[in-house]
Amino acid sequence: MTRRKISILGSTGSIGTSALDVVGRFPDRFEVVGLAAGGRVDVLAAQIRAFQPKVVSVGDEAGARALSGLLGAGDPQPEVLVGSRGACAIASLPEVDFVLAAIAGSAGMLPTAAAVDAGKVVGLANKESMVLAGEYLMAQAKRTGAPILPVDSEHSAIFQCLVGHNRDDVRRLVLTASGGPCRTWDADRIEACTPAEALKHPNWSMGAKITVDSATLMNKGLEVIEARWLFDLPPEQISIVVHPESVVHSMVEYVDGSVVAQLGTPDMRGPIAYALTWPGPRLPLGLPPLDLPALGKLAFEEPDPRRFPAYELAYEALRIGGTAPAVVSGADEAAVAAFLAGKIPFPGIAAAISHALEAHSARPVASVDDAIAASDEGRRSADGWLAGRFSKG
Ligand SMILES: NC(=O)C1=CN([C@@H]2O[C@H](COP(=O)(O)OP(=O)(O)OC[C@H]3O[C@@H](n4cnc5c(N)ncnc54)[C@H](OP(=O)(O)O)[C@@H]3O)[C@@H](O)[C@H]2O)C=CC1
Ligand SMILES: CC(=O)[C@@H](O)[C@H](O)COP(=O)(O)O
Ligand SMILES: [Mn+2]
Repeated sequence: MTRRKISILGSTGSIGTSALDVVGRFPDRFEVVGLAAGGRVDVLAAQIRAFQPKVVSVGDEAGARALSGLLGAGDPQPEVLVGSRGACAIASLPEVDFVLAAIAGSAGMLPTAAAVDAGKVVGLANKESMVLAGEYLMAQAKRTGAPILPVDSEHSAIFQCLVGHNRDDVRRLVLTASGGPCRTWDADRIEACTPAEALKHPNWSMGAKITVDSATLMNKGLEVIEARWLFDLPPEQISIVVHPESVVHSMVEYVDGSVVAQLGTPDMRGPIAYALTWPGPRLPLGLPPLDLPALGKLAFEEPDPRRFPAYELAYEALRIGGTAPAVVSGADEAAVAAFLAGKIPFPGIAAAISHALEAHSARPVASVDDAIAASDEGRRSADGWLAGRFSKG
């Protein structure tokens, strides 16, 4: 069997390390050709020793120097590239056929687009690139003929629930949301939510930005936008249900009332492996089986926009269209960073996104540069508003 040649963008993060765990279990199936990381060069050095990629990329020149200091004479010596250009090069290496896009945030936009432009099969974890430029990326993928395969757990679930069904029979997609760590809290308690509390996701172990997004429910808003483009359905046909156990990963409701769901223990190695091996066969991952009797009950609730207003801003951005979702995403990134730095309270995140969206006049997204410019505008708008509202002294 020929091995699938892969590049992993964001190899040192939560998704990247889970992907390498999958790949490491099936060395006869996968060859790691390229790895792109940011600043965690010690983790990258260990990955280089374990997987021997031909090319790697790090965030900056200082990281490249640090990496070279970590790799001894007996270690593999890959070519080392730097910065966004380096990550884009890793995304488009000629011999690579599958690229896992798992850089966090808008930093993933250019490398993800580079993979699509180069006609690679893209496993998409970096939801922000779909939020910034979903319509553009899907059209570009159609042109280059390589699919964008969802890795985000809800979208992977929907992708799996659509297999064998007629697209015209879909009535709506139902995205499940854990509700995050503040799900049961009243408004006063939410107001006082600290970064440490927001970072305690009830079911998933993930990077900081997405974990805070889960706590505000902005993650679900971003996922609605992601689903809108991945599955080409309008926002009216995409809904959210809170499901605290994160066992039902999402559902598709068909016109006859039948609902097809995908279930599993919350472990990203499942969706990652599904994309890596698509169109199959599936890999025997050896993960703990889902034990429904042990769980006993599964719960479902309506989301509450009064306590968690962020996700409705994503719907509003979709209705506005053009650059509005990119502005929302940029504002969210800035506000989450400010919250994690202790500069603003938890509700300031949704308030800043709301301000940025209101202040923005949407334009069409005709290129990746348009999308990045809008995301940067959202970031500046949120930062400016937050500084005026919350800076001390
Ligand atoms: N974690 C999860 O379970 C899920 C994640 N996702 C999505 O996947 C993406 C990754 O999330 P997650 O793995 O949790 O995030 P992490 O914060 O754990 O990892 C982020 C990765 O991106 C790299 N990175 C960050 N900035 C840059 C940059 N400027 N240039 C190059 N590399 C960079 C980091 O490098 P370094 O660490 O070396 O600095 C790291 O490898 C996000 O878009 C998230 O929304 C979607 C569904 C589930
Ligand atoms: C694992 C994954 O896909 C995350 O996006 C997860 O869904 C976040 O949890 P929430 O449901 O709390 O947003
Ligand atoms: Mn998700």
